[in-house]
Amino acid sequence: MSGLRVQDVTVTRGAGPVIRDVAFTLEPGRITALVGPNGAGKTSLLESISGVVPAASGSVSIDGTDITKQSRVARAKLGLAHIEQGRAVFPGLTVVENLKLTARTWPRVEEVLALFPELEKRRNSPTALLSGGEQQMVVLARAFAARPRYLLIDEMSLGLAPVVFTRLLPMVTRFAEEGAAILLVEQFTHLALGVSQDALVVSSGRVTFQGTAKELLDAPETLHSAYLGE
Ligand SMILES: Nc1ncnc2c1ncn2[C@@H]1O[C@H](COP(=O)(O)OP(=O)(O)OP(=O)(O)O)[C@@H](O)[C@H]1O
Repeated sequence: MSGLRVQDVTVTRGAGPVIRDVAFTLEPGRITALVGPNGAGKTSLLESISGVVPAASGSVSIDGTDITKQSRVARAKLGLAHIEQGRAVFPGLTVVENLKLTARTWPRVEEVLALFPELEKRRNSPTALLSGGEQQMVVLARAFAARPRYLLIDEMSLGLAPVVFTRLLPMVTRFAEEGAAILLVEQFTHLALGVSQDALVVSSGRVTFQGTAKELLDAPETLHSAYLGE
């Protein structure tokens, strides 16, 4: 029973629910794009899966194990990682030192560096000296180094030019090909859908579309309302 399963999850923040009865499954080797207008609840949904905020009701399970009440650390031990919005590097540490923080073994550091040739070249530079795009690569590489089986990525492109972000996407694809299940929240919706197999649209906390990424790309009206939250 492999997969990360979200069942009827509701998340309450401030005045009321910001996620309502959301259900879907992430499967190994597949990327799911999570799309929706600002304030739809995308970040809150990711946070409830990784344990940053509790679910008010519903459940989340990893490979059949209920993790709804488990700590973030326990969830991480089961193979879940969450790249949070605006997540930063440790600027005083070199690229290699940043990766060693999450990699369990030395060979894993080298394997991940092989995926990121730009970082390999700067391996002994303090990350503070890297460009914004390269620093975001370090954030991504650090998550890969832990070898998570389930990876939640929130707005990896924040502060990056689309052209820089476009270079990060093949690395996400490659990681999925290694068997990870990925949930991708991204402001550049078309780029995200282009690398995803599955798509989920949320609006005002509810799922309004669930299907393949291709189905969503081929339905301009649904995609348009996904942006506007109609
Ligand atoms: N810490 C918080 N306390 C109270 N309300 C919050 C908190 N964080 C988010 N919210 C509210 O929850 C709702 C969903 O916000 P969330 O950030 O999850 O949406 P989002 O789809 O990720 O938005 P964006 O695309 O703008 O990042 C919004 O109405 C927001 O104001």
